[in-house]
Amino acid sequence: MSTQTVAYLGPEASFTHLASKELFEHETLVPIRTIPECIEAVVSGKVDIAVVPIENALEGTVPLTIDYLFHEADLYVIAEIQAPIEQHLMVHPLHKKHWEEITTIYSHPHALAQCHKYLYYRFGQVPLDQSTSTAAAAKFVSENEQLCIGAIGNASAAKEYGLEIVEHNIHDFHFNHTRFFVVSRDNHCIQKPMHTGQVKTTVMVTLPKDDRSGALHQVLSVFTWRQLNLSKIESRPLKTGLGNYFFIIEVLEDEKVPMMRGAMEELQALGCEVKSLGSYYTYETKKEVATF
Ligand SMILES: O=C(O)C(=O)C[C@]1(C(=O)O)C=C[C@@H](O)C=C1
Repeated sequence: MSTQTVAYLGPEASFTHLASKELFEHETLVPIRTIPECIEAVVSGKVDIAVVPIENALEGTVPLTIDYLFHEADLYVIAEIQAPIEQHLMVHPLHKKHWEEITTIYSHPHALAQCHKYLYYRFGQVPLDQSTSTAAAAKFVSENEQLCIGAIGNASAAKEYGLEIVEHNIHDFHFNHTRFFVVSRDNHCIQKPMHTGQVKTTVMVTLPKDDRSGALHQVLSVFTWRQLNLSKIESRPLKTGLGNYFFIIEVLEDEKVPMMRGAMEELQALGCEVKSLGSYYTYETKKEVATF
């Protein structure tokens, strides 16, 4: 039986890689440099599936992922992975003794933001430089041993790239989790025994063009009277001018049940544009096994 190819935001030992490994133990995992390239790889058929970060408990939605799924790609979400996130500061072993003199700190923008307070109070004068992922930052530090620089990432990245963790758990709030979407060209949700039992549907809704008052209230009441529980609603720019948005709505129900089908039809009857990303199960990964 041929295994599926799964693209993930790489390189090896990114948080996305750790999440992908848990759900796709026997598949072929392919590291890709950026989120849009991961999504494009699925669209073009280069790979079967991609795993991309969608939301962090401290920083919120990953705009690049949600915007790309709305504006650029016609893909379905076939699973969601939730993973605990622990951020550590790491340096090349050559600089372990004088790590407090680091001249630049590299990481993914979300990771830098998750450690904002730590960085502000501890390294207020040190420039921060954005990388495509935390693992890319760790790799960069390992390839530039002549520079006294640091990276923020997970313990697996420190191990993978031969770095030393000099400060553990530097994220500002204890409850740090990230959700990852597994996206595919086909709308069939992954059903593995270890899912949490929670099914969700993500829909993207654009309000009617006539700018009527109470339009959002009407949209919400479509779900309310059917007792369909929402776990998230968020607006993102339509990119057609100020004040124009689409809404991402997550419903704790399968799109195939009659109440959900009715809700979708009613939204369209109200004049909304509706794009469903499909229904999927949630999978939870264990805490990363610390290697320090
Ligand atoms: O940089 C990584 O390691 C990623 O997998 C990306 C990402 C993100 O985009 O939020 C994933 C989890 C963490 O929240 C920090 C970064």
